[in-house]
Amino acid sequence: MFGKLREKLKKFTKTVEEKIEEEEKTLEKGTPEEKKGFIEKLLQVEIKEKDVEEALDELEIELLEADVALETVEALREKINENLVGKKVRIGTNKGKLIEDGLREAILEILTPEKKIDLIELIKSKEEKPFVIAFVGFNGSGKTTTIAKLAHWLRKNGLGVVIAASDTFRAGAIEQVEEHARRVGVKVIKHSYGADPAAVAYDAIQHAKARGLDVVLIDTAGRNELNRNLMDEMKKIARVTKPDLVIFVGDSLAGNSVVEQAKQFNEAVKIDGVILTKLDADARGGAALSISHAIGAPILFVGVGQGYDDLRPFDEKWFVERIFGEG
Ligand SMILES: Nc1nc2c(ncn2[C@@H]2O[C@H](COP(=O)(O)OP(=O)(O)OP(=O)(O)O)[C@@H](O)[C@H]2O)c(=O)[nH]1
Repeated sequence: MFGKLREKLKKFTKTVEEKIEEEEKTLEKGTPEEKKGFIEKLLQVEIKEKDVEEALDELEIELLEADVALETVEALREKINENLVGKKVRIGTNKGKLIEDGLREAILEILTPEKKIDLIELIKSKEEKPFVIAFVGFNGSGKTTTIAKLAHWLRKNGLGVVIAASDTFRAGAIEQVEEHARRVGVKVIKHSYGADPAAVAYDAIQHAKARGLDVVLIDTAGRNELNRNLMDEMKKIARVTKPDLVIFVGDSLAGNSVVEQAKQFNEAVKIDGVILTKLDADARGGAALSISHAIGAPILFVGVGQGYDDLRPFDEKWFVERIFGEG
């Protein structure tokens, strides 16, 4: 996971470390007066803008190559700069660690959303059941699998769930969601192909009300911004069902384009949270690093495999550990 990103950040650490070592050497070569001042300064050097600038330029290009979105790269650059420039480094201390800490902190800041969502608490705090979640995204992003994983997770947390088979567009979609739901022991409300997806969702909500179920998960057809009709249909589903949350499901392997997709969906229907799938196969990590910053909605979960238990509530610290850890 994130091997490429790890490599690039390590390279940055090394370059800045070398620059600081160069500064140390200049001090050691200084005149007796300079050396005296140097000892008085407790044998320390200050990290200067010029020490990090070149390495930041390089990192900027490499992050873009790792599919981190441009605005995220710029924000990261600013934060890394703030975290490192002006820092005093005592000679003999572990410079690599100090630089890495500055990087970690910058990434953590970028990843930490303004508003966090505790899904279970949010569901339980809704006075009138059910809590409605609509899932939107491109074709093949892993939406249906993710809905089944989330249904499984919600049930493990003691909540009653029903799924609305609102992808009445793609051949085989209804059978696919039924099969997943059967395996995780959740009922599906369906109509036939070509039926109004908003009507299916509406029926699922009525079903949940009648049975006292806590959550309705609405599976919608995969679409993109060029499918005008499907985008309008998605807005209709949102209008009719008034979901408590709209979750964008994106394939992390799609890199920067998944960030662009999320922006377009966010314009059409406001996205409240993100689930990124296939993180287990993602060497670049760019989408995960950028998406929350780009649309201002938190990553709620990440998919880390094909099994129903392979869904992790997202935690920024866990992500940073994955980047800086050894694999
Ligand atoms: N490795 C891995 N594979 C995943 C993950 N999530 C989903 N997949 C796989 O991605 C493929 C597509 O998933 P689907 O759930 O069918 O995609 P979808 O978005 O419902 O497709 P549409 O109905 O066309 O929108 C399947 O083979 C899933 O097993 C994940 O977290 N890790």
